[in-house]
Amino acid sequence: MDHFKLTDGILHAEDVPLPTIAQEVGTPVYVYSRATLGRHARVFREGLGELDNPLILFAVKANPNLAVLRVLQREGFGADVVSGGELRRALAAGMTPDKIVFSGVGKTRAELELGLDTGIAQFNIESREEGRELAELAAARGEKARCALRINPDVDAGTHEKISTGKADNKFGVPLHHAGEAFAELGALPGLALEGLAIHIGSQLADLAPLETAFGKIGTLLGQLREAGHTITRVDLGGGLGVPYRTGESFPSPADYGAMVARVTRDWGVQLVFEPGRVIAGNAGVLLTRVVRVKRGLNNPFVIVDAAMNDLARPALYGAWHDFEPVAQTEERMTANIVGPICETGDTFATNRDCPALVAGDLAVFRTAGAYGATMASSYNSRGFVPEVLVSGSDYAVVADRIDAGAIMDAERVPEWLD
Ligand SMILES: Cc1ncc(COP(=O)(O)O)c(C=O)c1O
Ligand SMILES: N[C@@H](CCCC[NH3+])C(=O)O
Repeated sequence: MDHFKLTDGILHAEDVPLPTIAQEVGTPVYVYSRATLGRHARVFREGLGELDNPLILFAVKANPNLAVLRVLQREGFGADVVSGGELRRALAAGMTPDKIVFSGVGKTRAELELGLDTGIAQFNIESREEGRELAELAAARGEKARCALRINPDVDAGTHEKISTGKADNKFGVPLHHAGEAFAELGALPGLALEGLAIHIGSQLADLAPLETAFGKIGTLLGQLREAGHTITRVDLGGGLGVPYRTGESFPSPADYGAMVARVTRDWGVQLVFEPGRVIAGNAGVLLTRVVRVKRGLNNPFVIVDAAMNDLARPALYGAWHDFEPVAQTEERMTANIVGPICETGDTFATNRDCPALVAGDLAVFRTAGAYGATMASSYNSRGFVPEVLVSGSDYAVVADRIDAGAIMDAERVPEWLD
């Protein structure tokens, strides 16, 4: 359920007509709905209603905009971060260290230090090597770093291969077969309080079965580790729940997910941690764009929009589908290739797409752009970064300014010795 709806034939974000935003802020622009974010946060929490005191952390990578993070902080969410930058953003948005978990295979020494300085709830350690380094840094301060060991369960999540993270050949976590040894070694280090397990097998999962298989493996490991004398108080089940990108697609709901988790983890006796990203933010945002021109092709016409692969990378990176819809309702239809202005054929949002007929100057949206949209933007072709807007009822605010190519150039230097 999202709050981007037609009213009198015009697409609105909550109560704000999108043409108003296009006119006042310009296009392309990301538009987020506060009501949708809040609703998704509540639906996710309610889905976990059978669990005792779950810790729910938003995966900041999905949408690190400070205003978005603040909305979720107000909903009681903490943060799953994967870099020093994300950690700083979570703190800036008011998330408290007791609700911050730091994941990622390549945390640098400086990032580990930042996590220790901040006193975060948990480091999700992804290798023995990382665990040793963290232990040394914490011990030098006379501290014990609270951490969980991320396990790679070798389960195929059945999603796009670039966003699968739980197969044996993926770089994430410690192989399940090494978990016992790793726990024995790291658990004995004075700098670590290793009391948790973590898992995350991939993103945009359409099916709960792989998650259930992976959680089952974690449950077995939990029993084995306890038998070996380890104390485990927390299990972080990661994120991964998929969302519909196409009208009519159906995905497991947070309630289905919560029921499965409650069933599988019934006897675990731990606090469960969750790191949802896409399911919270995906359908809470659109990328609003204007048609620059419609170019006749030998086959399909090309609808050239002012957004490009640098603004929304998912179609170019993963061949991902985003529904494309005009802002003003129209009955006439066309079959078109929808492309951006960038000098690559990969800058194609859709081919052979049956869509409403559009002409130069029309406004349209790419839907489901609230997660892994603005956050994955680049300045390729010196296009700068598009602004972001948060709508709340009939109000809206620009929550990230446009950063144009000139502002990016200000950060560059041509050394004198080149002349
Ligand atoms: C460790 C970790 N946690 C959480 C997430 C969030 O995943 P999603 O947006 O699919 O919920 C990701 C991304 O896949 C991740 O790598
Ligand atoms: N960037 C990916 C998701 C990556 C998930 C991160 N672990 C996407 O747009 O679908």
